[in-house]
Amino acid sequence: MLVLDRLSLDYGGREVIKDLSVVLHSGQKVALIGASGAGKSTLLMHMYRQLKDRATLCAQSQGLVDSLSLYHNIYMGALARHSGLYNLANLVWPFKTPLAEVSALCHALELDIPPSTLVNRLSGGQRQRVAIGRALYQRQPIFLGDEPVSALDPAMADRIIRHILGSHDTVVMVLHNRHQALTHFDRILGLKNGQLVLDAPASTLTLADLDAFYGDAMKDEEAQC
Ligand SMILES: Nc1ncnc2c1ncn2[C@@H]1O[C@H](COP(=O)(O)OP(=O)(O)OP(=O)(O)O)[C@@H](O)[C@H]1O
Repeated sequence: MLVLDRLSLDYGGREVIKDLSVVLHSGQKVALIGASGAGKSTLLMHMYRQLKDRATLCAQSQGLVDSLSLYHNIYMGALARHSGLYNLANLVWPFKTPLAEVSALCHALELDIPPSTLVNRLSGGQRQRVAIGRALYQRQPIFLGDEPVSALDPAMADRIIRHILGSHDTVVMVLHNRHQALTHFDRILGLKNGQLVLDAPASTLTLADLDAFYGDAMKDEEAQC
């Protein structure tokens, strides 16, 4: 599905992904872990650029429009499926079908609040689920998520991750929560200072392995400061 061969990425000449090779296969559910600044978002954005036609991206920045409702923010995921005229009319007076679809999506994401609620009235966790809803409503086979459930309580995060995994053929998700990575994903990639230092089936790893991975990564990070 995606082959990265000795990939290097930089910002203004500063290399943040270094000589990274990885093959991602269709159908895989991949957790991408690593200390803050390791290069996870940079790598995920690169994957998105390569897979754009088939992938949806749920970025950390969310990009919600505060002056619009929950309904309209989620509906944005469908903009490319409809004509400009349809989208404009729906902005003014929501159509029945998308309203029902978005309501069902909200229910699945435990956003049981009126679809007309402005997103600037929502909590951090609710906003994250609106961003996830918009990504889901794109109905792409590949979901790329950058810490999409970081603001949710652990039990809800588990349910939402399950929903995302169940709605997509292939998932790559940046996570800091080791338990979530081990429980829900079948492959774990670990980045350290822009290099891929861990690539293993989740079934072969333990919480202690991931603790050790993060411990080493933190030590390296502190040494660089
Ligand atoms: N737009 C940018 N311009 C310059 N440097 C950047 C930019 N975005 C990220 N970086 C730098 O690139 C490195 C990797 O950043 P990146 O956001 O990919 O890390 P990350 O692993 O996703 O971190 P976090 O877990 O904190 O989100 C960091 O040192 C960061 O400061």
